[in-house]
Amino acid sequence: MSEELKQLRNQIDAIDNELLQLISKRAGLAQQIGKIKKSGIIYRPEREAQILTRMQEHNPGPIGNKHIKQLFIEIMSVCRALEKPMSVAYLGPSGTFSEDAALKRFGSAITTIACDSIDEVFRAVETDTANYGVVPVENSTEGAVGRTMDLLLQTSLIICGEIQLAIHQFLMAQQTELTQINKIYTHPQSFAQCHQWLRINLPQISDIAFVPTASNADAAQQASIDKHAAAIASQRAAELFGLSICAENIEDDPKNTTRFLIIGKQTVDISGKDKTSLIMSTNNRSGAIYTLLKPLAQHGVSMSRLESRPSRTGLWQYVFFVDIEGHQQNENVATALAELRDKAAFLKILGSYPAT
Ligand SMILES: O=C(O)C(=O)C[C@]1(C(=O)O)C=C[C@@H](O)C=C1
Repeated sequence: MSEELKQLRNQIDAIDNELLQLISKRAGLAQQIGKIKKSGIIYRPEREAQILTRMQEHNPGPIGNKHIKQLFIEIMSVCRALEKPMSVAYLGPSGTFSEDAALKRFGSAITTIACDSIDEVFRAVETDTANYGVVPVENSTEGAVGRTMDLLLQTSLIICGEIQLAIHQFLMAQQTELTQINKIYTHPQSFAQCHQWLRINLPQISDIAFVPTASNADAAQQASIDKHAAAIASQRAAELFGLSICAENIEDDPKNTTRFLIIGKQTVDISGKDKTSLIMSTNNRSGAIYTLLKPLAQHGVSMSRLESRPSRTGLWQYVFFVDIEGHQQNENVATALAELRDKAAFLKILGSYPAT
């Protein structure tokens, strides 16, 4: 070993020793905080968002902000777990993008609970089987997830956060020779997202059988027991089912993103960069939707999303899902919401939470 390498490694060893002391000290402080939290609610999304923003703003480099964020999410995840273990329900099975989203936000020191349906995720949180739930709400190419929106209308749960996950699709199999593939297991939505790539890169496409599956993870699981088959799924699913990656990022739209919501029972304090989600409806008079949007405009509240959905209580009756910038505790948002409450036939505030 060269003298230079030895010296550099000695410096890394010294820094690791310091880091270990500092991380342990941080964990001890979190434990103390855990003891004084009388409510028993450990997870504080607004505080975590503030820490992550600060770390990225003060990041001296050379590590990129994406990785600094990941490192601190993991540190907070273990600190949180020391205060109190936490469970998160998601749309399973293991290896789905929903699980990726849960781990991306909460880090790895959580217990994940795989559910068979979005309904079951809501139920798990409502019945305290899980502390929080992660559900998909919209995809940049496929649009809104109707079932999540319908359940938000009925539930007493609160939105505590949002997670944006870039959806990267991988082609995986037991072997990496593309010409050997005669069957591809895939969720129909993933198939639609990779259609162009498959047509260009698989000359034998007309001889390939495409087998629809219930989830991406299911596709990977099936391919793991079928020698000449491949699957379209996430990188994590390939790792989980021991498959080799034949091609990466095969989605036709590289910006393809899914937005997930975190649902729970707690209200979230102001983080400084927040969003509030509402559901409202109006009677069917002309200009009625304008009446609803006017208080927002008058008080300088920006709207980031407006989506309509049948109310299921009457034919051609709609409810509107609205996301606005700001927290319910911000003065202009509070005033606009008070006025809205007077004007709307129905208004439900789903929660204020840190915007990502
Ligand atoms: O500040 C707190 O309330 C903590 O419990 C500490 C901590 C952290 O590790 O920084 C951990 C969990 C919370 O979600 C927020 C932050």
